[in-house]
Amino acid sequence: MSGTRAGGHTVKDGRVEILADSEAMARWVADRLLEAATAKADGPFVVALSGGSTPKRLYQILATEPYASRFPWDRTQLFFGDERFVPPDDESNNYNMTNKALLSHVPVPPANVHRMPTDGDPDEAAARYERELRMLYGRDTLEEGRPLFDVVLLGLGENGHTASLFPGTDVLQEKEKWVSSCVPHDAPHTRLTLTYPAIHSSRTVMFLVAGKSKAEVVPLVRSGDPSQPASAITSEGELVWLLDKASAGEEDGHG
Ligand SMILES: O=C(O)[C@H](O)[C@@H](O)[C@H](O)[C@H](O)COP(=O)(O)O
Repeated sequence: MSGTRAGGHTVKDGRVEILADSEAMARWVADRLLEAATAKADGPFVVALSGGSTPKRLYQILATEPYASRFPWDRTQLFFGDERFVPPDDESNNYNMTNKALLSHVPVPPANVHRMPTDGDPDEAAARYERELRMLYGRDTLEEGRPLFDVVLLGLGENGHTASLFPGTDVLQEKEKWVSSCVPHDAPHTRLTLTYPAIHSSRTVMFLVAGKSKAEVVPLVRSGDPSQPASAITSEGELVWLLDKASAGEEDGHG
């Protein structure tokens, strides 16, 4: 697992923002993404998107005004943090969800959307996706101080997984590959996922966590509990926890 490095952040020392509910959280993130994309006028704005219910609302918001017309889609490169190894038109495919919620409504050039491949052999597909990331990065080795992603969006599962880094799987030990396959013991579908080192190579990691059902796992992960895969997430830049009041344990809420 990637360790803590100078200037970087872990789940323990990440900043925490508590929003009233998942709607407020999605709007907060939409505003931060627009600010960050606009500020980076000198190059591509590279984002790793997450699956899950909270990001879906974020994507729907980004498809509305003012975001849809103000966002610099032409220089935004959209990757995915993980994917279920099912066809792109499958209901559980993250690209499919993202396409319906966002991509089909905004003028993002198709060449800027990097769907994780889900055909052929999962290990070979992971290697193909890693090559696509290397092309954009322009190097074969990740360098500290030269982040691969501007923003990595992550969710958090009740079993402590994030992206498709699932408990008890080999991908948790991966230190070289940027993308790997993963067969969860406790969830359906083979997955492709970004690895810890790839996620670490980021200006900002944002965890989006909403709902009362997450209130128990959040403090475990934030304390660095090694049994929770999300505990080992680091960013060479900033790490931000977006919690709603329910997931922060501050009140009853949906979930
Ligand atoms: O594709 C996915 O589902 C994500 O990779 C997964 O890591 C997700 O972010 C968490 O399971 C939380 O999901 P929710 O936000 O829906 O609870």
